Amino acid sequence: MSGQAETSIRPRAPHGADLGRLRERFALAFADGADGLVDAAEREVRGVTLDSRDVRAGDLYAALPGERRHGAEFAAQARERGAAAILTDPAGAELLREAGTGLPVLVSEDPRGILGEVSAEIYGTAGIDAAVFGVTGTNGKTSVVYLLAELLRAAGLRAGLSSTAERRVGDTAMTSGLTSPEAPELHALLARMREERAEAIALEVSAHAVVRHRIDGVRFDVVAFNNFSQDHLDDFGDMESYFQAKLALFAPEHARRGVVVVDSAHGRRVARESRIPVTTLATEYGAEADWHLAVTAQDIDGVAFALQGPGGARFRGRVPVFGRFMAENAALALIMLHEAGIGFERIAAGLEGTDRQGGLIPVYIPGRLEAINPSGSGPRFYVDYGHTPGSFAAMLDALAEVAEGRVIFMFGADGDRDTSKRAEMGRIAATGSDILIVCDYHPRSEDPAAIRAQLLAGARAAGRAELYEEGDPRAAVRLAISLARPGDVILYAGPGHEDYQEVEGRKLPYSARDEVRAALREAGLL
Ligand SMILES: CC(=O)N[C@H]1[C@@H](OP(=O)(O)OP(=O)(O)OC[C@H]2O[C@@H](n3ccc(=O)[nH]c3=O)[C@H](O)[C@@H]2O)O[C@H](CO)[C@@H](O)[C@@H]1O[C@H](C)C(=O)N[C@@H](C)C(=O)N[C@H](CCC(=O)O)C(=O)O
Ligand SMILES: Nc1ncnc2c1ncn2[C@@H]1O[C@H](COP(=O)(O)OP(=O)(O)OP(=O)(O)O)[C@@H](O)[C@H]1O
Repeated sequence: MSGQAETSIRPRAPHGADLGRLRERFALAFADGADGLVDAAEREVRGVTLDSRDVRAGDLYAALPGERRHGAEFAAQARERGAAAILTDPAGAELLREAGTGLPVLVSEDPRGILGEVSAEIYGTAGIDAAVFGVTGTNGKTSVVYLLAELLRAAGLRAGLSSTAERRVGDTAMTSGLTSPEAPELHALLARMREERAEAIALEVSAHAVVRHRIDGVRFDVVAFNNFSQDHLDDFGDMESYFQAKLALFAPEHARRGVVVVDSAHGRRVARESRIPVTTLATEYGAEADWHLAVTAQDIDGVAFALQGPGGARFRGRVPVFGRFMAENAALALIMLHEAGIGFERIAAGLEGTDRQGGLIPVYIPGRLEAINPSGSGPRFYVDYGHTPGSFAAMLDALAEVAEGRVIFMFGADGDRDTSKRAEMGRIAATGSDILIVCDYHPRSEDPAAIRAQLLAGARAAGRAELYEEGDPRAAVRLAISLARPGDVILYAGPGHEDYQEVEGRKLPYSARDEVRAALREAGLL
């Protein structure tokens, strides 16, 4: 790879497929001119990507039509980086014919639609010999994936994971670009996990991933749905389309069985309309469900719970992160494992620090309610990735139950993304906090002051919290600390694990966790 930084995890020993085989299996045609290439059908591709910047020698470059550009426009870069062939649609073939790449070009009417299966063929991942778990829902997918990985570790199983925060396989970890990788990246990851002898794999599945064919070619053993609330309306247009995208995961072409939290009407709908067998979880006492969860104790340091299910299945455990919803996330992960035949006794035996509340699940979820100064006498500062009205409500409700002092909440909103959720974010934030600081998040191409004004308008309508506006997040962090008293809790929602701030198309280095650490140090609180 001639000194270029790797942008995705690939298998060490590629599997490969020849173009003749791909042409036959996917009913592809060679574009005009490619038949003339001496070895077109025999040529082997060893990897696949849809991003010209990620091409490695011997790859098939999938040149797909995008919202802004056509991938065929980047064919020259793909070729320069060593692509062995191109897969595209008729429009792409036309662009390539004009430009002339000298590479064999395979044409499909719907290249995105077949890319998952094509990737599975190239990486040999169709029948991967590991239990594959998928998690969908609006909030908490990353948390459930990390809980799954931790519980699998306790059960003595080697696990790989893919989440919004990172992709992890064996000792290799890489920051994620998307919540759910595009199909070529996903299958490369699965192939690498196989090489690392992963026995189980936990994947976060976004609604985008389902409708954009990112998970095609993968058959999940167990999928789970946790909750549903407003997000991504910029992409899906309305809540029903967003819901349908998630519901589509519960189909035999994607998964064998499912676990569904039925606390909400949307959850009950998934349970009713699922096309695969599902088992259900309720957290409300007396609600109709196969599994029931009860929170047995909680404070700012974590939550203890008892889970009961069919056939006398029981589990008592603790999670070192506050909030009832974290108990729910843990319960969901436990039931998924149970459904895959991984018994509770086996998991419990691998947990340390068992007391009468059960075993401690020592999960670390990067940037999710992450306590930057977990002990000490000053105010406690948490950094979180929540960026939906639903996640704000869950966190602030949880804090109302466990915080001893005041709640100081700071957040900003994404530019160029679902603008319709902003007023509601402001309203919920101002309802659930004592002091609210509105700052900038990723303004992207929008005017940051205008985004703040929309958030503040929502906050003012709620009228509870004392309001502050400080665009610069670094200054806002310091403002929050200066306003806090011992016993108060500061919660900074939005950036979570991220290490950049996106402004006008540029990613500027910014880590909320590092910034908070530095500011706490300056204030003598760390
Ligand atoms: C709306 C959406 O999903 N957009 C995705 C889409 O972009 P696009 O169609 O606009 O692509 P484009 O920029 O027009 O480029 C066309 C093609 O040229 C390729 N290209 C482009 C530039 C280049 O130099 N070389 C190159 O090969 C691109 O890979 C693409 O295939 O295809 C790109 C390539 O795969 C994705 O990176 C991009 O995701 C963007 C970054 C994104 O932010 N997506 C979000 C909305 C998303 O998918 N989010 C979900 C949910 C998150 C959650 O719930 O938290 C997720 O799973 O992450
Ligand atoms: N079960 C839950 N219900 C509601 N909110 C939750 C739940 N679990 C976590 N959250 C809140 O949502 C935030 C985001 O959590 P997490 O990153 O796990 O969700 P996600 O679905 O993976 O989101 P994304 O795909 O955007 O990363 C958390 O930091 C927490 O504030």
